[in-house]
Amino acid sequence: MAYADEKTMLLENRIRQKFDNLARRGEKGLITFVTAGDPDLETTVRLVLEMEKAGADIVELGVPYSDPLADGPVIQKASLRALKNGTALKGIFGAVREVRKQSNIPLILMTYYNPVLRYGLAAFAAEASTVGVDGVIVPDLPVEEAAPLERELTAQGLYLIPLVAPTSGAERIKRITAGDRGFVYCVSLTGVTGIRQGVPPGLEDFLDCVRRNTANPLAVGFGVSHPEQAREIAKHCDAVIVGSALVKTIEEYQNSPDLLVHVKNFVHSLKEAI
Ligand SMILES: O=P(O)(O)OC[C@@H](O)[C@@H](O)c1c[nH]c2ccccc12
Repeated sequence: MAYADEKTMLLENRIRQKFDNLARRGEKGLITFVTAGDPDLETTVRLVLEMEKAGADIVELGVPYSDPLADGPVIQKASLRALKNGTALKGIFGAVREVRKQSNIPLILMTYYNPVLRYGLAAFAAEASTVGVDGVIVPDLPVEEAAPLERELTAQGLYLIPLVAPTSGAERIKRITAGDRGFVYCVSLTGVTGIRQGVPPGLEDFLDCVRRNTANPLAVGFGVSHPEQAREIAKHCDAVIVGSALVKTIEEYQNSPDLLVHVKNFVHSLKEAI
């Protein structure tokens, strides 16, 4: 049993407050993902602030990694670009600190487990908390092995966001989403991240199943790429997560003075739609 059954709610956590506010307003949340350090960390800071202005409710920062097994080609390439300019956890913490000087937007780090282990679990949790991170997603850390990291994160007031997939099954979903988790990351399909069209078959049933097994808000990611499609999916959950489609825009305009404008327009169109 990795996750604690009984856990005090992280009432001061920005993610929790954000979902409470969205629910009160009857609004759907938009979570945007960018790879930290793509094309560079200064731009990452500006992108986060611009996305917030355009309507993003929560931002997920990807820690670039050489072997990103849950990621499709778009985010793999972004990771390579970020690694090439030396992006690592230390610098990313610095970027978060910069964002926090100007913004209270909830921030999540998406990182594979290896960089966290190398940093040290306690040091990672303490530094993340100090600079103003609110939650962490670790796609290659199974619940069964998550207790040591989760203990450190919880002690610092951070969530370890659980991932559930259509293949998870009701019993497992119930177990890994028990207690206050901030939200549950519902992976829309079996596969890797990437730009996709339409709504995956069976998504509604899957989300109904998750809903029956947890009281936490549900956010859906993997393949959410277009405003219309985001609207359809948002009908069945509390928030949508958009990564690759945004990262692709950044790739296209990385050398253009209009990068921020293009990102702003895209994020705005997504938030308007949901
Ligand atoms: O890129 P997509 O298909 O829009 O999916 C979301 C996503 O990018 C982000 O949440 C993410 C990027 N890499 C991940 C690895 C695992 C889980 C989630 C992620």
